[in-house]
Amino acid sequence: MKSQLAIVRHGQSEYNLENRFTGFADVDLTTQGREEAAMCGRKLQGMQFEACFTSVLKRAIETLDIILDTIGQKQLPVYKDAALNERDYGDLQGLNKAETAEKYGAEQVALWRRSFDVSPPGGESLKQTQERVLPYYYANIEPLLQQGKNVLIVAHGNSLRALMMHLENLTPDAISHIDLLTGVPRVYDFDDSGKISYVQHLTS
Ligand SMILES: O=C(O)[C@H](O)COP(=O)(O)O
Repeated sequence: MKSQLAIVRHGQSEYNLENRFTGFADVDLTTQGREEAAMCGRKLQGMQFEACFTSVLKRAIETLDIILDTIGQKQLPVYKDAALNERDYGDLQGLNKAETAEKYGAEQVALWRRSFDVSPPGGESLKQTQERVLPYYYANIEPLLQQGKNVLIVAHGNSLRALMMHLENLTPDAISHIDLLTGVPRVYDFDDSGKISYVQHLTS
């Protein structure tokens, strides 16, 4: 059965605006972040979803709520799970990214942010994030897509990059060069055999 999956990184958060590591820190969206969520809804206008998934962090939950309100589908079932949380940035959470690079070196910070299997101090590597994201996806989301149901996931930069590695068969090196913009939907079309036939990044 054909189906579509839309994935969206939450709108700009307060820590995104202040260039701070966020991770599990449960911060609010900014006004711009709420506007990005509404813009995302307008881009998804016309898609009919059967189920939505998000993390237990309010920046993602509120982004999803604004999207559903914008597309008039607030009646949909929403499943919240910590498996979709942003990667845990551990001891870096709340620290300014530029100041952290000055203190530990740009190379070390780049490794903590974009390597696959190096964990930030006290936090999760992308690999560890993937080890909770993919089992959740296989158990709860992939079956719906195989039944021909359209699904919307609103989560975080790294939990979605972990999922993208699977969906787009990306290597650790390839994913290290990919960032997800806040509030910009990426839509996957699945064909009757469950293979991805088309990917579109609705930037404009
Ligand atoms: O958790 C955060 O700091 C951001 O949402 C993602 O951060 P990163 O792009 O530095 O991994």
